[in-house]
Amino acid sequence: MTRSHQPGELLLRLRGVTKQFGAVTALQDIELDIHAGEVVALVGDNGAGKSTLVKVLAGVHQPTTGTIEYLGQPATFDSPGKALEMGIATVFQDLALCENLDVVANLFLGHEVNPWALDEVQMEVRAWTLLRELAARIPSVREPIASLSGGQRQTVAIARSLLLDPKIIMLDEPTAALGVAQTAEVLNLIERVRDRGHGVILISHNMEDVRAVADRIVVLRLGRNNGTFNANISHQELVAAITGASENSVSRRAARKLETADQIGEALQ
Ligand SMILES: Nc1ncnc2c1ncn2[C@@H]1O[C@H](COP(=O)(O)OP(=O)(O)OP(=O)(O)O)[C@@H](O)[C@H]1O
Repeated sequence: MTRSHQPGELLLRLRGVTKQFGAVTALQDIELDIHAGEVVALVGDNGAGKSTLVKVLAGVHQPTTGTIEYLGQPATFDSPGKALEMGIATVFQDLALCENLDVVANLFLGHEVNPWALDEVQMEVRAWTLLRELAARIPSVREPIASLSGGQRQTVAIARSLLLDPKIIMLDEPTAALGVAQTAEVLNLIERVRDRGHGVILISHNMEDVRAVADRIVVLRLGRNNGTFNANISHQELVAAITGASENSVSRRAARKLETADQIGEALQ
């Protein structure tokens, strides 16, 4: 698969995007830019509007007002099929994999190489090639999903969305249910996806993961933009942007931890 966009090329631009559900304003005046070859993390507390924003981009919800520009043109994603067709893929948290089918079958589910004459060999070769390119640790493409680990399942779901060669891939909490080693594997995979030139939108509650892989961190709070940061932001500053306060119990606890770590460091010197 070839890289179709230069790193840094603007893929998506949102301006003044608002989404109302009756009296509830889930998103207000949102600005968001996504470039080729970057990971943008979308963070915020529960109810901040992350899922709503992802659903707007995935064609599930239509914005109430505001503009979306995609590849330099005004765009509307009026259905999930349309968003996918235009090159915006979403890996939702449930992954939507079929437990009893093997990796190849899951990769091609819904987009078989040739729906009239399924070419198993061709699909298997393509599956291996893609997984090898992603350096994915899948024991065999003939393994049923049920026997794979959480990290491997996430890998299969991400690989599946890459088969359509999207410009942008949105990952909803890809490490939520994973252990340390599996999380590291998925974060490596995210970096490889970025290095292939895709724009990656990462929704995560895990600040360590976010700071480890994101090129930019976009904070939403109560449905609005509350700052865009680079990965050098401290944990404390990020918590402050998310909670909307520089002084709160979370940031105080983080500060105490840092102080204790400093004291231990000094004592050891
Ligand atoms: N279909 C809907 N109808 C009415 N209100 C909705 C709907 N979807 C979301 N909301 C409201 O919009 C606001 C933003 O919700 P959203 O799910 O986007 O937040 P979130 O940041 O994804 O939170 P979480 O981390 O808990 O998933 C919330 O107040 C929520 O109740």
